[in-house]
Formats: sequence, C-alpha cells, structure tokens
Amino acid sequence: MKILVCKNYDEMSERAARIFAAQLILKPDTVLGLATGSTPEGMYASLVEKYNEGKIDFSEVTSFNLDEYYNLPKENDQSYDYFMKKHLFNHVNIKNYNLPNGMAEDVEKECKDYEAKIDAAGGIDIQVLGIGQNGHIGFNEPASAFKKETHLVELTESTIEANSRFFESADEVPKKAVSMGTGTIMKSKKIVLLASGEAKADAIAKTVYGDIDPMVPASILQLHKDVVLVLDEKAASKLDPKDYTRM
Ligand SMILES: N[C@@H]1[C@@H](O)[C@H](O)[C@@H](COP(=O)(O)O)O[C@@H]1O
Repeated sequence: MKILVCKNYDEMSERAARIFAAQLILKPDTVLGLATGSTPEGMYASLVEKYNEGKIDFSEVTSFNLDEYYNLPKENDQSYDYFMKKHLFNHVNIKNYNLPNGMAEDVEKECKDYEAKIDAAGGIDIQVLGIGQNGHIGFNEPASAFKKETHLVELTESTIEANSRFFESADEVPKKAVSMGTGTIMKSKKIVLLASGEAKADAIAKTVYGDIDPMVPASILQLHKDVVLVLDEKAASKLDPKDYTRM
C-alpha cells in the first residue's frame, strides 16, 4: 500500500484529481470506477476544472459507479445517479456512464448484468473509493464473509445514521443498496482510496495495520498490488509517519 498524506481536504482532493487526470491522459479510453459520498466531491470539482481548461477529455471514458440505493428513484436528489450528474457527469463530455439500477424489478438479474457489463468493458482500470467509519467500501458492510460480486445489501444502523445527514430523518434513508462486491472492487487494476477527517482515522488505521477481516471490509485492500491511500492529516492521525509519504 502506498500512502500519501496531504495537509487538508483541498490538497487531498487535488492530489487525487491529478492521479485520475494522469490516467486519462495516458489512456483516454480508461474504464473508471467511481464513488459517491462527500469525500470525492472536491476531486470531482477539480476534474471538472481540468476538463474546462482542456487538460483532460472524457469522450472515450466508460465509468461504473460502486453502488446505488435500492428503491430510490433516480430523480430523487439523494440518489447516487443524481449525485454523479450534479458533481461530474453534467459538467464533462462523458457519454458512457453506468450505475447499478436500484429500481430494477429483478435485482438479482441486475446485479449479474452489472458485473457482466464491467467485464465486457475490459474491467475497471482505476477505482476511486471513500471509506465508511466502520471500514465499509462501496456498500460492503462489515459481515462474516467478503462478498465477491455485485449484490443487494442491507445497510447497517451506523451507515443509515451516518447517511441520515443528507435526508430529512433517518427514517427516510433507504435501508438497502445495490453494491459492487469486494471481489469486484479487488479486480480493479488500480485503486485510489480517499479519506478526510478525524472520524475516518480509526477505519484507516485498521485498513492499514489490522487483520484482513470482513468485519473491516477495506482491510482486504492490503492484498491488492496497486493501492494508493490519499489522506488528509486528520484521517492519517493514527498512522505511523514512517509508513507514509508527506505531500
Ligand atoms: N456508499 C458510500 C461510500 O461509497 C462512501 O465511501 C461512504 C463514506 O461517505 P463520506 O465520504 O460522505 O464520508 O458513504 C457511503 O456509504
């Protein structure tokens, strides 16, 4: 694991955006794996800026998002489809983007089809991840085993609670989501995990130093050969400085 520690959220976002921009310059037909949550917002803003400056182009890009709420219409301003349009897709020339369809009548089929679509695109070249306070990635919640493929997830109380800040009340937060599996994520050729703030420090320490344990889903990233953690100082506060590069 390569770990880069930046001063604050803005520098973390810029550093991550540069990694993605470099990827798009080197391989214009990159298959991107995208994430939602407040953490990557700054990175998306910086990518939009770089696009407007003519530094990067999305016309040949294909993207796949990690997850989507179950049974929440796309038009709802809390859907991940809405989030991605608001922060990225409406501002760049991307044509081919994909999210799991959380409204699918046959969810099991939707999960299989999503997995097949990723494979047909040649697999994900570079995947951005955030991390939940309980160590979840995508919506792969702590569990007794790692889930291999895209699946329907029951969200944990702590995730519902953490996401309730975006809804009127915890009652309105969807209780299920469709998420890529940990196996889907691990098949990405490169992974960039972003984390910012004190609340993520424990999850990050467990991800880096802990046992590889499905109760801390992100800990499996220790087994991936090309992972970069881009953190701000607060998220890195429980790491030994000898283990990271200061930006
Ligand atoms: N499904 C998303 C994750 O992909 C995200 O990493 C996590 C953390 O969100 P935030 O970045 O807002 O802390 O929230 C949600 O559960």
